[in-house]
This record gives sequence, C-alpha cells and structure tokens, in this order.
Amino acid sequence: MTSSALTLSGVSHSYGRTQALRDVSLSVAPGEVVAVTGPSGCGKSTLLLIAAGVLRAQSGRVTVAGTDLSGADDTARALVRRRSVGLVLQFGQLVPDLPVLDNVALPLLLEGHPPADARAAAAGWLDRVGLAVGPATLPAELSGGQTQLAAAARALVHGPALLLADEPTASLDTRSGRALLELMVSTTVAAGGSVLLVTHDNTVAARADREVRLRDGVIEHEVALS
Ligand SMILES: Nc1ncnc2c1ncn2[C@@H]1O[C@H](COP(=O)(O)OP(=O)(O)OP(=O)(O)O)[C@@H](O)[C@H]1O
Repeated sequence: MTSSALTLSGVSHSYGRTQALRDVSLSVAPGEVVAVTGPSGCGKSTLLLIAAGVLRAQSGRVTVAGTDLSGADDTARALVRRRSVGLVLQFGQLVPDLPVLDNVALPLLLEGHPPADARAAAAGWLDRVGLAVGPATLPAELSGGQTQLAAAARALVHGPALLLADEPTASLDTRSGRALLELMVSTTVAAGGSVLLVTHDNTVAARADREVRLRDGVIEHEVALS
C-alpha cells in the first residue's frame, strides 16, 4: 500500500470560542497537488499550520509522510517538519538575524550537512528562484516579494516530501508569481513529493490536480481539476 503524504482524519480546531475547523478529513497522495480554497476566515491557514505540525490539532489525527503527528511531542513534530516538510507562509517568516543565504541553508545545516555544501545548495536555489543576494544580506533588506522568493528557496532546498504553501505568490507580480509557483510545484512533484497550496487566487488553484473548498471550517466540496 502506498501511504499518503498527508492525512487529516476528523480534525477539529478552535481558537477560544471560534471554531476554525470542524471534523475535516483530507488525504494528499504522493505526487499530488491539492489547492485549499475558500472565503477569508474559513480555516485555510489553520489547516495548513496543522498539516505542518506548527499547530497541534485539538481533535482528530494528522499523519505526515507516515508519521502520526497527533500524539507526537513538540520535538518529534519539529523533526518531521524539518525533514519532510517545506513550508512557505504568506510573509516569508525568515529568521531576522541570520543572512538570507543561511536562512535558505538552514534545513540542511540543521540536518548536519557541511556548511559549505549547505550554502552552495542554498545559493543554487536562490539562483533558481531568481533572487540575487550577497552572503551577508539580511532579511530586513528584502522587499515582500523577495522575502517570498527566499522563503520558497528555503522550503525547496531539502527536497521535501510535502510542500505546504500559504498564498505563496501573494507579494509577487503575476509573472514572477506564476514562475515561482511552477518551480515549486514541478520540482516537488518531479521528486515524488506532494503539494498543498492555500490560495484565494483561481489561477494558482488551477495549477492543482484537485481543489478542496472550505466554508466555515468544513469541506464544502472537492473538485478534480486534471
Ligand atoms: N491565532 C488566532 N487567534 C484567534 N482566532 C484565530 C487565530 N487564527 C485564526 N483565527 C480565526 O479562526 C478562523 C479561521 O482562520 P484562518 O486564518 O484559518 O482562515 P483563512 O481561511 O486562512 O483566512 P484568510 O483567507 O483571511 O487568511 C477565523 O475566524 C479567524 O479569525
């Protein structure tokens, strides 16, 4: 049996009295690209953060690349995230006092790769996403769009089994956004990985194999796109 890259089974999550997700079940197969869409506040980002192991689901089960995150402690969840997940959040979320190059190299450095190799790989990915920075350039020196490019390079540098992206092209112009999306999706899928994209942009969603539409924290419908 081929295990899925991501499985959510009966996942619910609340922030105080706001129920963000209600009994959501979703599975992403290896090599599959899924877009999660829906109106503002319907729970898209919460779903992605739970899939990434950043948030712990209050109920239900979450499995990433064969590891059950539901019962895992913070260290175990961080390890799965580091090894198997590439995460691109809306505003990049780079480590502010680390040079951009080291931010991109971080997933490899944390896995014990020699620093020179990790930085060479990071430079290669920065080149591929089209971001020219010096070795000492800090995140604060980048525009919003450049920060998204760097975040995408960091998410791809270790060849993740599961790429999770929340509005990954929101700060980029249409052409750069399209090119970045294509790079993220095609390289991940070519390596056998899967992609979960959170987006309100129909042209981004159209790149997916399947669209999962949320409304008020529940799956309203799913459509196969390819
Ligand atoms: N940290 C938080 N504390 C309190 N409520 C939150 C928090 N994060 C999200 N929420 C609430 O949970 C619900 C789902 O939010 P979420 O960010 O997952 O939706 P979304 O579909 O990603 O929205 P958007 O498209 O606007 O980013 C919303 O009602 C939101 O206000």
